[in-house]
Formats: sequence, C-alpha cells, structure tokens
Amino acid sequence: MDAISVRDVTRVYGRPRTSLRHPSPSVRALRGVSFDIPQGQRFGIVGESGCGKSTLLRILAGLDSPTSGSVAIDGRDITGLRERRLKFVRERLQLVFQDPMSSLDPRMRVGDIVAEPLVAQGHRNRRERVAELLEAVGLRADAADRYPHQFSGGQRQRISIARALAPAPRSSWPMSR
Ligand SMILES: Nc1ncnc2c1ncn2[C@@H]1O[C@H](COP(=O)(O)OP(=O)(O)OP(=O)(O)O)[C@@H](O)[C@H]1O
Repeated sequence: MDAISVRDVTRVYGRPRTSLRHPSPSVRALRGVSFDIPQGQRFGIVGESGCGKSTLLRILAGLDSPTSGSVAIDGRDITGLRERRLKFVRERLQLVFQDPMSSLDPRMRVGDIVAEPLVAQGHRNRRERVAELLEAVGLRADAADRYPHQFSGGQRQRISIARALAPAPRSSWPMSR
C-alpha cells in the first residue's frame, strides 16, 4: 500500500469562470495532479514560484480540500469527514511551513509547541524527548521555556522542524495501532 496516493486533484481558488466576456478572478492552482509515494521513500516536489506546491501540501495535510479528485494516506481517503480526517492525518503527516510564525502559536512556550504531537500520542517522557529534539535542531534546552517571538527567523524554523520530528515514525508503532 502506498503512503500517499493523489488522484486527479484540482484546486480552484475563488469563483469559477462564468463567461468568457466576464472572466472571474478564480485561480486554478492545481490541475489534474496524480502521483503515488510508496512507504519509506523520499519524494521531492519542485516547481516555479506560484505553481501550487503549498496548495498541494495543505491538501495532503488535510488543511484544505481539493475542488475535485482524491487523496489517500495509508490507503484511506482523507477527503471525507473533517475532524476524523484531521486526527488520522496528524498522526501520520507533519509539515514545516515556509513562514514559521504562521504555524507557531505565539501564546505557547516552545517546549509545549514541540511536545504537541507527543501529547497526541500519549508519550510518557515528554520533557526528555523535547530536550533531545531541541538539541537535535541546534537549540539549547532552555529554549523550551521561552516563546516563539523571542527567537530569530532561522531559530523559529528550527522549532518547527523539532515539532515535525517529534512523533514516532510509523515503522516503530506497535502492530496494534
Ligand atoms: N488563498 C488563495 N486565494 C487565491 N489564490 C491563491 C490562494 N493561495 C494561493 N493562491 C494562488 O494559487 C497559486 C499557487 O499558490 P501556492 O502557494 O500553492 O504556490 P507555491 O508553488 O507554493 O509557490 P511558492 O514557491 O512561491 O511558495 C498561486 O497562483 C497563488 O497566487
């Protein structure tokens, strides 16, 4: 079973075109995109600015829905019920956004931000794991007690990377899950 299967995905922003004489401001960001990513493979999506990479990633993460087409993660169609889809996807897929401040909650301490996926997984030794993750991305352990605005742009991106690395990879999940 493929990790990710994308079938004929289209995403149109704004109202669809109604007539040739009155072109609407709609943007067709994705047009019939299809591909499969097998388990355990690295996969790059490359393209010029504005070609639809972020739009595609948001759809894969369940943060947006395709106008048409479908996406399956681990064989399960995620274009169905919203809340259930998000929980299922969050356990399997992490994103590092271009602009870290758009995804780091300014009211949360860095330690709690990095620990978020661990809470969802019921991880026991969260403090130790957060310290390990911060060290792995080149931040000091005391970063855990500070807030995102107290870091530079590059350091904020490292916080996002630490959070993305936090959940245990699927290969280490117990068979019962
Ligand atoms: N919310 C939106 N409303 C309308 N148009 C949008 C919206 N978001 C993106 N677009 C348009 O959709 C197209 C694809 O945008 P997207 O952000 O997916 O591109 P990208 O490949 O990630 O670009 P970059 O490499 O510059 O970050 C662009 O033409 C953009 O202007």
